[in-house]
Amino acid sequence: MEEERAYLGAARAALARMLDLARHRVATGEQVAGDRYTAETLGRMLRGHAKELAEEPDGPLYFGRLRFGDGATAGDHGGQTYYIGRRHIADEAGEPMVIDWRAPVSRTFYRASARDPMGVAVRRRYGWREGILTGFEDERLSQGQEGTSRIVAEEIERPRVGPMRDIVATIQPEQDDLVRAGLDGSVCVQGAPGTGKTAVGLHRAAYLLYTNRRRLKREGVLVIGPNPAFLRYISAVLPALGEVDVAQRTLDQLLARRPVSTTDTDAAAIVKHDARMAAVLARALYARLGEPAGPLTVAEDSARWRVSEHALGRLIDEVWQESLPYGIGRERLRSRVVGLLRRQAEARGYAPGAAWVQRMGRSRPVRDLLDRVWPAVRPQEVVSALLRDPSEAADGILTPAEQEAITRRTTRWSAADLVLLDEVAGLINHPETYGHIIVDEAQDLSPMECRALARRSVHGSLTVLGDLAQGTAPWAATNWSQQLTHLGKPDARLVALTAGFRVPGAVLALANRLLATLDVDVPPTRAVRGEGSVRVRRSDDLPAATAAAVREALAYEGSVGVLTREPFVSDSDRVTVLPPAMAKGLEFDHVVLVEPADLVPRLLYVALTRAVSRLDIVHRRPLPPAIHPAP
Ligand SMILES: Nc1ncnc2c1ncn2[C@@H]1O[C@H](COP(=O)(O)OP(=O)(O)OP(=O)(O)O)[C@@H](O)[C@H]1O
Repeated sequence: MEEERAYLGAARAALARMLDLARHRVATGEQVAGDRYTAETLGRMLRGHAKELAEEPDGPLYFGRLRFGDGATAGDHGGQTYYIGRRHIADEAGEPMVIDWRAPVSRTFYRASARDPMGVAVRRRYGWREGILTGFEDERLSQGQEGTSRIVAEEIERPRVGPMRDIVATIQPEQDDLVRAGLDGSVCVQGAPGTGKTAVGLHRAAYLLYTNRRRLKREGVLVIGPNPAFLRYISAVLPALGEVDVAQRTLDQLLARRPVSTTDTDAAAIVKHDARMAAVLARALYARLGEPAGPLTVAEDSARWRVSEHALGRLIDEVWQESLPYGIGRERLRSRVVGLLRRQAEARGYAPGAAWVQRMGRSRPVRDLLDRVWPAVRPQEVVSALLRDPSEAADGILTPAEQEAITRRTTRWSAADLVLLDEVAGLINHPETYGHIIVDEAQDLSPMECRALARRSVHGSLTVLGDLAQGTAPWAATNWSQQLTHLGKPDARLVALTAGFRVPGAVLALANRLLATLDVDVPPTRAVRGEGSVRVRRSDDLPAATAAAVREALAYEGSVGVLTREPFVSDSDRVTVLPPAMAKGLEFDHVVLVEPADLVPRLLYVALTRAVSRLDIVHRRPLPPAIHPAP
């Protein structure tokens, strides 16, 4: 232990020195660089580096150590010792003191086992409490020794307070496989509640940024979560891993090109989110194309250039066949028309240059022609016109009742309208794309929402995270292959996670019984945590029973989530009150679930599986049969 304390002291000193150096570079770097652009870029880069280093918590600098043996399987690592931590730390000579958990050799830390030691003689795990090293555990893998780790178990059982934490110290082999999947392929993780989908997605973002830093700095990484509360909950994980440059948004935020000031009826929202709307919108947009009203004539000085109506018709057809975005098609048509004019000019002995081409393109007759046959258009014009009278674009695609459902009498936009606007914007021009998008709770995305993400990842890859059993939107996916097709990645690798790190055995037994009634094809979860407890209380006075349950819950350590549709107030900052539908993706040590009979089975499944240690069910009406506690 003495030796370990000395190493820790040296690593702390090395990190402090790295931080000083980075700060010094921030202070002086701008003066040493040549031109202003280089200076600015360098300054930004150095500030980023200093910030990353400074965000390193005072706490654990490393969580594990690998000591390789001398055998052939150790390869280049024979006889070496490596400390594995959240970030790379080097000594004054540049020799690594702590290796980043994402480096290739760190993979061995997560994957080696007694059955396949991968050259490792001893794997050591460190225990920390409040930044202080408390001890370590060794597994002599090469001697076939591999135990259930007390340190890992304690980490998993630790009470939950505040936002989500990283799991770098305890990533499991099947999770590691997903975290380290290459950037070029897309993956889809079907994971039961608490199996670590969100954790895997966030660690994967950090891993991809590490292995493809330059490319992803340029192309961007985006995390999509179901609601702002969820984004707040996960917001600290990537910065804790040293990654501060990842956009984290809800889909509504991503698509917010107009303020939302009205809501749809359920019937309207269902139609607007249906995949058929893509065809309706494309038809509505392209219905704007017109026929030429005659030949095109452009006069300049004494010359007159002319393109016949027939030739114009042929050009329009040709451009149309190229299937370009609408806005690009318009410009392509302009340049083709001018190209014809130019060839005529050349044939008559003129030598038209770039200025001539530009003048012709902007000339009145060419503009008039384009406005007639391929008019410029904004998404809101197309969607407004469609919603005023859907018949022309929707006949044969939507039923009369569906058309009636989306016909609107106001000029305000709903959340679903934003998805439609985005679809049209995507038909008109290429949207900004990302190198990698991680999308959580993906089972709840509608086909039209999936398309919005597909457009933004045409050149990139996706990590799709979700659980078909937790789908509660009216359009929730019932199978992944269809959802992945809507997301533009039908070939994504589908992997199921089934080891549950959140929900304790007693709660899981209840949840798995409910799962059997949900009519979805997903494997049940097995609990990695302890038993936990489930308590059911019936009362005619729900508010009083809820208050009593919360009072008792506060006697324990950790967070309390009250999942209820009724108003409830608590003055403790450990208590969060929210409707069950908003609890997706969140977790609380103690959950007080009020009146489960109010919830549809899938939402009930979501609500039950938020509990980390204890679940209190408070009810007045009879319990849904599937969750009667076992006799
Ligand atoms: N390998 C691990 N070691 C320790 N804790 C873990 C591990 N994997 C997951 N966890 C913890 O389990 C809890 C659930 O993880 P997470 O929220 O990622 O699950 P999820 O599959 O997204 O759940 P849900 O479907 O309910 O949203 C989190 O507290 C997470 O930190």
